[in-house]
Formats: sequence, C-alpha cells, structure tokens
Amino acid sequence: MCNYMKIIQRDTLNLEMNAACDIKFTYTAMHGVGYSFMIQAFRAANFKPFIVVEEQKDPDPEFSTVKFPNPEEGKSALNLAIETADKNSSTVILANDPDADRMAVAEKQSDGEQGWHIFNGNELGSLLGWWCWHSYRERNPGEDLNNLYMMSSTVSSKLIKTMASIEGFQFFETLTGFKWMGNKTAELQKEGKKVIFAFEEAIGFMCFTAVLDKDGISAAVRAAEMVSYLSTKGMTLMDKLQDLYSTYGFHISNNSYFLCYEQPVIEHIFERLRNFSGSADTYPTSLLDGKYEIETVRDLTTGFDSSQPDNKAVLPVSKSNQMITFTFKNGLVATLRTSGTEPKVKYYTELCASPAEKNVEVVKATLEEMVAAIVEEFLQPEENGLIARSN
Ligand SMILES: O=P(O)(O)O[C@H]1O[C@H](CO)[C@@H](O)[C@H]1O
Repeated sequence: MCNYMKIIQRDTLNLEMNAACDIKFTYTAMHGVGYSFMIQAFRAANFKPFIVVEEQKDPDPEFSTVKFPNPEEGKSALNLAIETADKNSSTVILANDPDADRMAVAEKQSDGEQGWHIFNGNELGSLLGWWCWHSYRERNPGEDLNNLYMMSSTVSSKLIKTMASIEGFQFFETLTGFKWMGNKTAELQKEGKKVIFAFEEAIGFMCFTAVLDKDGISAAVRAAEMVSYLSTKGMTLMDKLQDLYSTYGFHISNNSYFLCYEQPVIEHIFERLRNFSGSADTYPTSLLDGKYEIETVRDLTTGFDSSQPDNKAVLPVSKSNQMITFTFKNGLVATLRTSGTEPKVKYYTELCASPAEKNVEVVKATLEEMVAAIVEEFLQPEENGLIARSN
C-alpha cells in the first residue's frame, strides 16, 4: 500500500464498522482521474467496493456524457450517477471533479417524492467538519483544544466557526483558494498545532492532513465513513445536517454568480458601492430602504474594514481583485467578488440564525428576500448587462 493510502487507512476511525456497512455507494470520476485511486482508498478504509458510473470512469477529454463536467454546477452533472444509483438501489453518490481534487455528495431522501438531495459545499463542509471533529475526539479524548484548528475560506459557511466557539477548538479564516489554507496549515503545524479540517464552499475539502490541499479522494472516503457511522445510529446525512442546525443554529447560504466580460462594468459596480453617498468609503448602509441594516463593511480591494478599531482589514488586501463583504445586523453576511479564474461576478450569502430559531422557512424567506435585494440594489444586473447563470 502506498503512503497516501496508508494515511487514508490511519485516519479511518473504525475499519470493522466500514466492513459491515451495508449502504451502497455509487461513484463517478466525471471522466477524470479519480477512479483507480478511489478503488484503492475504499479498500484501504475497509469498505466493500462501490458501484461505478461505467460511462464516466475513465479519462475522456471530451467529457462526452455531461454538459459541464463540474459537480458544483448543479444537478445535470450528476444525472448519470443518479440513474446508475437508482438502477442499483444505491442511496449515496460520491462524485469527484475530473482532477479529483473536489468532491460532491448526493443522498436519496427517504421520502421518495423529495428524490435526491445534492449537498452544496457549505452543507458538506459542515458535515465533514463535524465528522473530523467527532473522529478526532474519539481518538484523542481530553486533548487540549487550544492547539486544535479548523479553517475555511472567508466566503464559506460559518457553521464550523460557530461549532468552534461552542466546542472550544480554534477556527481560522483565510482568503478564497486552498493555497491560503494549505499554507496556513503548514505554518500552524510548524508551531506544533494540529489542523483537522479545512474547506471552501466550492466543494473543496482537506480532511485531516494526508494532503495540505483540497483532496477529493480522502474527502470521499471520509464522507463514506461518516455515512457508515451515521447508519449505525439510524441516521442519514440529512438527519445529521438537521441535527447540526439544531445544535448550532441554521446556517443557510445562497451563492451564485453573473457572467460579465467587461472589466469597466465590473469596476463601475464596485466603485459605485465604495462611493454610495458620493464620497469615498461611503458604502450602502441598508437594504430595502432601511429594512435590513448593515453593521459593518469590509473591502479587501482597498483594505477598509469598519469592524476593526483602526478601519484596516486583517486579511490580505489585493487591489487587482474586487471583494466587498457586508455584515448585516440580522446575521446575514454577504460577499461580492470577482472570480480569479473566470469572467464572473460572484455573490456569497449566509444567514446564521440562533439555535433558538426553529423554523427554517423563516430563515429561508428572509435570506431569499435579502439576496434578491442585494442583487437588484448592489449588482444592478439589468443596468449593467450582467448575464445570468444558466442552469
Ligand atoms: O472564484 P475563483 O477565484 O474562480 O475561485 C474558484 O476556484 C477555486 C476552485 O476550486 C475555488 O477557490 C473557487 O472559489
């Protein structure tokens, strides 16, 4: 067994439990490189072989069976995996992107009418973060939590931050992109600290430290192990997610983007927000005519951060990337930024509710209303000719 697979095995909490697991997993490599590694990794963690999506198991530069070979782009990328799973009475799908550094999970819901739930990156980050915390604690009970870290990018869900504040371990936030989290992990390790999990909403996960980067193979094995564990408790992934919400409060996100190929238009959008009342650093102060008030603004293009005593942002500033975060009084955090890799203006929003709020529909309705207003008032898609995401 190669060293990487030995680490996968070492990080496995319970080999006997996995051997006894009777949940059927379906796996797709999305026409990429993951298949042979997943076979080995499943074996290393003592799982029975998974069902593979035959048409997508080998590298194919044409990605012949999918419109976008990116499990992050929504349901259509998983159509064939869902068909395969249904044919084989399999209830959990594990999917890598073609270079197998990211991972998606779908679960068949027990209420047949609900069909398959494809977990978004924030939901998976919350679940995998919990699993890494749970398995680490099982193996290291009573260990000093001052040296134990999880991290996520600043545009990802804050559920593991809430978890850290309640459970007592440490949380660190970085800029978008795994280089920040990988480097921070290496830095913390040099100081003798332990990092057990890092993630970003773009379905990138570092479960323990087999690789100091996002890694779709180890993440898929850890997800399977979490499913295996939960099944011994009569629970599904969805049940566990609801359980996390009831402990830590609903953390509901809504992320999307517009395409924009005109650099001056992008600059106009962000400059308008920076000069909202006609002079510099006068950002919007509310949404919907004062209905939702903004508490603080952080602009990582200029370095302004009204939440800091000296108004200076803590995270690194880059003049060549547009990125503004608005924190609202009701707990919504919204970031607008330009992608570093594609012609997109992205928005990331999350409403973190208190555990006392038990009605998710209330949270969802508020989030929906606020996101619609952020898009209309801040991005102004019609005036700016932004191209809506197609799905
Ligand atoms: O938004 P851009 O800069 O394109 O970055 C994207 O590229 C990375 C892909 O995993 C993630 O960090 C994602 O957010």
